[in-house]
Amino acid sequence: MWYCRHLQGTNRVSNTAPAIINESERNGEEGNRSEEWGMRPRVVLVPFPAQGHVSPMLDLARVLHARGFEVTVAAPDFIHRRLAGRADDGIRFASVSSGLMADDGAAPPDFAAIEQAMESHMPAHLERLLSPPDAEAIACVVVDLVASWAIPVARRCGLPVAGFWTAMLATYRVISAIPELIRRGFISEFGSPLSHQPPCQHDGQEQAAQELTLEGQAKLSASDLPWLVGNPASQRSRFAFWLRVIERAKSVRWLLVNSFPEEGGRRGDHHPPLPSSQPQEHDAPRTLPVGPLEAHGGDEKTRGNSRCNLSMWDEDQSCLEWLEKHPPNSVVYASFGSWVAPISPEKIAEFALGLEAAAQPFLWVLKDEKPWRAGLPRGFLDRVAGYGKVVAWAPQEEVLRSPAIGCYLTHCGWNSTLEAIRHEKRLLCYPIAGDQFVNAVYIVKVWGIGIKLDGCNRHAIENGIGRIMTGDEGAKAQASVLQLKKRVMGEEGSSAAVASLQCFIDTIKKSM
Ligand SMILES: O=c1ccn([C@@H]2O[C@H](COP(=O)(O)OP(=O)(O)O[C@H]3O[C@H](CO)[C@@H](O)[C@H](O)[C@H]3O)[C@@H](O)[C@H]2O)c(=O)[nH]1
Repeated sequence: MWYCRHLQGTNRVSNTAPAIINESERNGEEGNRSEEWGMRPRVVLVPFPAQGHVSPMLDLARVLHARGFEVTVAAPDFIHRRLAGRADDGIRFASVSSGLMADDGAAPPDFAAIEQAMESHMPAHLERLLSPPDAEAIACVVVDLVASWAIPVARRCGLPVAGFWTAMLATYRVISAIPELIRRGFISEFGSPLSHQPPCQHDGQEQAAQELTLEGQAKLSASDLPWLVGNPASQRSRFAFWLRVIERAKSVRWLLVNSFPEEGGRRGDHHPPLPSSQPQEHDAPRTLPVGPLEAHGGDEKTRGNSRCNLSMWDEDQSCLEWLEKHPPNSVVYASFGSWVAPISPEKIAEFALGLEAAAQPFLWVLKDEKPWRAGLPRGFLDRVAGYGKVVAWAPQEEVLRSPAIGCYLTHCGWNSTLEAIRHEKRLLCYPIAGDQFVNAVYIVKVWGIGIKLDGCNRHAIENGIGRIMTGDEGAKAQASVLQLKKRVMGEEGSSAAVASLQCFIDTIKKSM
C-alpha cells in the first residue's frame, strides 16, 4: 500500500484526510523512494466515486504513470478504502473526507448524497491536499467533469486543470450545448423538452441545429437528453448539476475524453469544435480523445493484462466455469451496469419471462439487493436452472472475453460498450438513463453493432434476443463490431489516441 507523500509533508495525516502508510516508509525507507519519485512530475487525479468513472480514471493513472509521472488518485474515503487495497502499478492514493463513511460492504451512497458531499464537505479537504508546500511539484490536476467541484479547488490552489470525460464526446457536446438548446427554444430553462419543437437533429442538415452537429448521422429525440433521469424534480436537479459542470468546465485547459477520434466514423474530424454556445472570447479547452484508455494503458509489458481495477461488489467467479460448458456464441449476457436506479419489479419480471421464453442459455447480472430481485417470478430460478444463471456481480471483462457469449443485453453504459467492442460482442440495447440513450443511438444507427429492444415486455425481449442471436441483423451487427474494433482499437486508432495523450503530456511537462 502506498502512502500519500504530500500529506506527510504538511503534517495533515490524521483527522481530516486519513492516509495509508506504507510500512517500509514508516521504517525510514521513504528517503530513497522520494528521491527517485522526486524526479517525476506529479499529477493528481480526482475521480467521481462510481465504478464506471473510477475504472477509466485508474486506466488514465496507469497510462500517466507508465509515461513518467508520479500519480496520486484523490478519491472520497468510501472509495479510497476499496481502492487502496486492490490497485497496483505504483499509483498512490489519497483519501478525501466525504462525511459519508459507510460500513464496509454497505451499498455506496446515492447520487444526491454524493453530490451534497462533493459540493459542501470535500472541497476544504482537497484544498489541504493541493496546498503548498507540496503543490509546486504538481504539474496538473485531472478532474472527472462529473466531479467538477474539484475544478475551482485546484484553481484556487493555482494549479492547471484538465477535465476528464469518461463517456462519449458526443454526450459532452450535447451537455455543453445546453445554453444553445435553451436559446433555440428546444428546452426550457429547467431542461424540460418543449414539445412543439421538432426532434433535435445532429446531422448537420438543418440550419437550426448546425451548431449542435455531432459526428455521424445521429439524430437525438428530446427524450434522449441525458438529464432526463427520474421524476421531474430529479430531472431539474440533474439539469442544474450539468449547468454547474459546463460553467466550471470553461476554465479547464484540456479535455481528455475516454473515447476514440471520429466517433461518427468520418475521417479528418479528430477534434471537432465545441458548440458555439461556448463563449468565443474564452480559450475553449483543447479536446483530446485519448480512449479507449484501457487499450493504450500501461507499457508494452502490462498492456492487455487485467487492469488495476475497482470492483464495488464481489465478483462471482463461478460464472466463468459455467460459461466454459457452453458452445461458442450460444449465451446471452445481460447486465445493467453499476450506476443506474433499480429497474422496477414489473420490468424485471418481464425481462425474466422474456429470457425464459427465448430458451437460449443466459447469464444475468442482477444485484442481490432490494428491489432488484423482487420482480423475479415465482419459480423462475428453478425453471431456468438448466440453461440460465443469475449472479449478483460478474467479472465482466472475463465474461465478455469468453467465446460462449453470443450477445450482450446492455444498459449501454460507455465502459460496457467499449468492453463489448474490445471483445467483439454484438449488443441488444436497453438504455436506462443519462448518456446511455446517446450511446444507444451510436450503437444502433451509426455503427450498426447492435439493435434496440422494441419495448420492455416479455415479447419484445424474446423477439430482440432472437433477432440479435440468430437473425440477419445479428449477423450484420457481428460483422460491424469486428470492423469497429479494428478501426478504433487497431493500430491506427491506438496511434491517434497515443498521439493525443503525448500532446497532453508534452504540454504539461513544458508548462512546469
Ligand atoms: O457484473 C458486472 C457488471 C459491470 N461490471 C463493470 O462495471 C462497469 C460498468 O460501467 P458502465 O458500463 O459504464 O456502466 P455504469 O457503471 O452504470 O457507468 C456510469 O458511468 C458511465 C461512464 O461515464 C456512463 O456511460 C454510464 O451511463 C453510467 O451509468 C464496467 O467496467 C463493467 O465491466 C462488472 O465488473 N461486473
